Amino acid sequence: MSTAAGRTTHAKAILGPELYSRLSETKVLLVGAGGIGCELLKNIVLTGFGHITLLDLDTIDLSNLNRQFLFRKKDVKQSKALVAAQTAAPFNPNVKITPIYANIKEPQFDIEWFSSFDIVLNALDNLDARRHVNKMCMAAQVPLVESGTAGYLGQVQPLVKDLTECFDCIPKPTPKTFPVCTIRSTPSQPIHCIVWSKSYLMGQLFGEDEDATGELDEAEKQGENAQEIATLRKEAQAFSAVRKALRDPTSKESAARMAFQKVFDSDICNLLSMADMWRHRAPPTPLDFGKIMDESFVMRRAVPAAEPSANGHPPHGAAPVLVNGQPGQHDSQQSSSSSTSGAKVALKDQKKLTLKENLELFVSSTNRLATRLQNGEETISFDKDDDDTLDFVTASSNLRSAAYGIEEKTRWEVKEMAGNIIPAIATTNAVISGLIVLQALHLLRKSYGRLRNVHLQFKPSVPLSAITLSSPNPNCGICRDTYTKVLCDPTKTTLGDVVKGILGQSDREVGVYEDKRILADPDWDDNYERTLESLNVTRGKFLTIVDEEGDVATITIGLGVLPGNHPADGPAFILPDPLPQPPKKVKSVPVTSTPPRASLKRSAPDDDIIELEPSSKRQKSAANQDISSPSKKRRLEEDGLVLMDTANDKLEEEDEVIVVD
Ligand SMILES: Nc1ncnc2c1ncn2[C@@H]1O[C@H](COP(=O)(O)OP(=O)(O)OP(=O)(O)O)[C@@H](O)[C@H]1O
Ligand SMILES: [Zn+2]
Repeated sequence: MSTAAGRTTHAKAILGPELYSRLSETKVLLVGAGGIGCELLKNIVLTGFGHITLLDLDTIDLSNLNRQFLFRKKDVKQSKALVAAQTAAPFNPNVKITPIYANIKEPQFDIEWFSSFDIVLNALDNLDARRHVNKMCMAAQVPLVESGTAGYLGQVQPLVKDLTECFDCIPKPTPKTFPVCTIRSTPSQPIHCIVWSKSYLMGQLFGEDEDATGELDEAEKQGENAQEIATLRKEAQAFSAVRKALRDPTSKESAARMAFQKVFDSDICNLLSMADMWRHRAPPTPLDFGKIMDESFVMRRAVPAAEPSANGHPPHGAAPVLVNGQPGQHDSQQSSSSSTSGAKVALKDQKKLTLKENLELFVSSTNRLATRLQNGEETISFDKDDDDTLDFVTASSNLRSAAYGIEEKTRWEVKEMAGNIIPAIATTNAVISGLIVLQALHLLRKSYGRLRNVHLQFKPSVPLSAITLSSPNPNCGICRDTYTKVLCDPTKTTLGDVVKGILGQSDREVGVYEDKRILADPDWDDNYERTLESLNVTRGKFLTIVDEEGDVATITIGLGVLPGNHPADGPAFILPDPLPQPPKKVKSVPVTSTPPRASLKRSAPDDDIIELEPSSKRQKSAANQDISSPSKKRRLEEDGLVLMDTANDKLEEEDEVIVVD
């Protein structure tokens, strides 16, 4: 079909004239222009959704090109939303695409803004953003289609306030974390060293100058070894000299050595001085910069024989005494070139580095990162697609592994483990994107009975399972709230104006919160006189009014700005009319809580770690299916991937279903 009229013929025939013409008026928000987002944008443009707002915070990376087919090499470093919109617009001239290059969590995307859409489609890759969009859609009463993929697996979930479960009705499992002491002083596996390097060392050297004692306070409360914690505290404080050197152009070359000296020599010596710690475990070996460089360094600890790696590389051999990471007596022929000989490791990333090579990589990557700081970058954190940070994490985690007698990893393996990544498949994204459109059409038709939670699963006989939707969890702290909005000038509106205004005649005793912050309770009303701005309660944020007796549902107020045409001498705030009437609460044991909502608002930072168990089912299926290509990787934790039973099936051992939730 080459003409615009011809282009619409099939869509009209399939959708029927009524829905088809309604689609051209439909305002849809698509959040994310990555793997799913590109496929989905193409689908909704071709289906004829008339007004599409496409939002993404990121720019195009070279590694996106293999599956994000709206992008070309020339587009690398351009905004994903802008380029995707430009590429897809000609697919259907009747469609208007408005690209936005921004984070969906920014305050201008407030409840008013969300309310302007008929439907929202998520094509995101992290829990935090997904939960944010879920809450905004619940607040604005806009239907949402949530989705995710992981390798061959995927899920589509339509979410409608008061009708179905929301994304937060079922708490998500916390990603696997490790005790602080394991990471900071007694690592025993490569992942411990990688987490240390990525989440701790990178932060200490190149991150914000914040004191890392909160984590240690918490560890102490959890009953971890007090003496060890005290040593770790001193260790953290001693980072300031190294941080300074890294930021000082005159000491650039020596800064890397200084960093090395501190973390691989002094800190390890300090730990060794705690004899008790090493009574039942082998002590680490402090590393010697000069000796490693002149290849005379003798390792006291043996590196255990490695399991064959996930990528099928030959295991790294064990040796009772290692000279510069090489077995037996030092042989100069064996040093830097030895790791490539014999083994079929053609790719640089898949080559195991010698101890000296790791040290050289540590120095060069530290210098590169230091130069970036000196050139004005304020902080640098780990990004698997940022070569400097990946080199740094590879080198420093391997040096730490060497000190502790742990098997080292190749750059490729470090990327996989540090990025919590599993391969993703363009075809899965395509299937899921098609299913998203089908569910979106049910929503627009209001055919609620036909909505399904659809899983794409690794089960050749039943690749798709469609599950009837569950009702909202009566104790959900997100979708069971009564939402409303207040438009105001926060510089002139007080907390009391809003809370008393919303409660109207009611004399209920309430607590008032912004996120986890308590702002007032029945015995403490000092803040009622303060302006919202002085309390940092501004556009895009929510105030929650919690009934002290727990009898009535929580009222959650989305804060917006006064309309453009609001008279200058008009009131400072506009209350909703009618005022919200929260229903009586069903009393039962809470699954999730109303504020303070620590249980619901899992901080879920992007760098929480889930360990990819080499023996896990996922890996087995990935290896068997030869999907180990590094080209498309996804963050397991960020995807909110959960190994769990599907809602209606009993999962059989061999099903290997990962439900993306
Ligand atoms: N808070 C957010 N606001 C806007 N867009 C977001 C937000 N969080 C994530 N995204 C976008 O969601 C998209 C998810 O796409 P996808 O899962 O394919 O990730 P990717 O970053 O393109 O690929 P990969 O992570 O595999 O390198 C990304 O383009 C990302 O920028
Ligand atoms: Zn819910």
